[in-house]
Amino acid sequence: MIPRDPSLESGLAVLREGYDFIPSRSRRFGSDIFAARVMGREVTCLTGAEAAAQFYVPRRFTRQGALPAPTFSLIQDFGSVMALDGEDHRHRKALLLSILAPEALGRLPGLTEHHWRRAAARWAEKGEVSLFDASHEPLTAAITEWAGLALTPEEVRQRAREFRDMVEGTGSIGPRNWWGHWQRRRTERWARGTIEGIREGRLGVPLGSAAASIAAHRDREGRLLDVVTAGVELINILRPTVANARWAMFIAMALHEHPEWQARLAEEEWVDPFVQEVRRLYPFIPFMGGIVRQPFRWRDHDFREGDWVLLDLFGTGRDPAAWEAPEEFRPERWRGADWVTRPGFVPHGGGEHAMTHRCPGEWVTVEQMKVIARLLARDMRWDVPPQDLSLPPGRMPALPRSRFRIRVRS
Ligand code: HEM
Repeated sequence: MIPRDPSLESGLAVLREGYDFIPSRSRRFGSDIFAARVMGREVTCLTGAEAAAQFYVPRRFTRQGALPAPTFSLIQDFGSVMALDGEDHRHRKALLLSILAPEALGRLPGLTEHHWRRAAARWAEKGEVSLFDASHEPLTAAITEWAGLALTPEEVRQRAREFRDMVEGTGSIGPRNWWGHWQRRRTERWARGTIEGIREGRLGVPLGSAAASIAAHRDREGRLLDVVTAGVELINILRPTVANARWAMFIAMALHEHPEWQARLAEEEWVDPFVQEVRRLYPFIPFMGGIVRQPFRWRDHDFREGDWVLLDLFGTGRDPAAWEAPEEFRPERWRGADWVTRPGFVPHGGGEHAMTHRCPGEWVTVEQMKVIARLLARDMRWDVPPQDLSLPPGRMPALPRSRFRIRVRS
């Protein structure tokens, strides 16, 4: 028998404790698996590298019904790759991986640097900005240009706001979530219009660009994706890239909290280890849900078809069985290590990208983080005025109370 959270209903505890919900109970029960009741549903909670390996066995879980609908529709949405299973998933995922694979990124790092530098010059004029809020604009400019879309500066600002509000709405109930949905409707109209414009030849996009590939993609029966679905997949490339604003903020926070790394990042060999350690230790997606499709047994527990499971992504990065001194910020641990296959490293999901629901945008994130780490450590002069940098555990996705304000000097 696995341990059970004694509360009759833990939904509110999930919202209140957020990132700590699974890790704190797992420590208390001395177990990497326990049962709870959340929103009136039985759920099995898992944490740690061994649990993650089980969760990411290909085809074992579906994402359909695995997250509350108001969250799912802001993360990926119905009709998207995340809602697919089996061969349909593999086929759609191949499209995304062909667009987002490391060798396909091409100009994206250069565009990220270009738009970040231009934005940083504006931040210097303002004096003090929330790095979290301010980063959304250059990231939107970079990804839309890379995807083949020509947006005016006003459109970039508008899309940046919408993408930010959608991501901020994911982990909450109430006004933040409703606002995210309101914004989503505007973005969807725009994305549908974009796909139609490309298909009708009104909107010129470079051949082979992400927007062109999505507009032309055909399903396994050879049919063009319907306009709504193609629009959803376009948004699903743009919005999560803009969400890298959160990683940008955490890079700056890590430099602020571990200032010795500012100088060490002058050496290129440390840039990759540094960003991997930021991804391991700073909180982004707290957990991921799955519904069992293929029954299995683990830790003497039967996972039956239809069972709901939550895997602790955040806590798995701090699993003491998988990481030495897990709470310490030690980029050194990444020297010579392969982040793609490192057990227990699941900030973007786990397993083989093509075979599981692991994030196809992981290389986009890593490459953009490296660009931003170099700029923040080597080229920009900035400091951190006094502010409340604490991270309320129930705020998902995580955000310091002050939204991380910096003063840019040049
Ligand atoms: C901002 C940082 C990001 C984080 C923290 C993140 C995290 C994740 C996570 C945890 C998953 C789900 C894994 C699972 O279901 O088990 C996921 C899936 C996904 N991500 Fe990301 N991601 C990020 C950036 C990106 C980027 C830049 C893109 C695209 C350019 C992207 C596109 C997707 C897509 C399409 C899926 C669904 C894949 C599938 O169902 O097969 N993400 N991401």
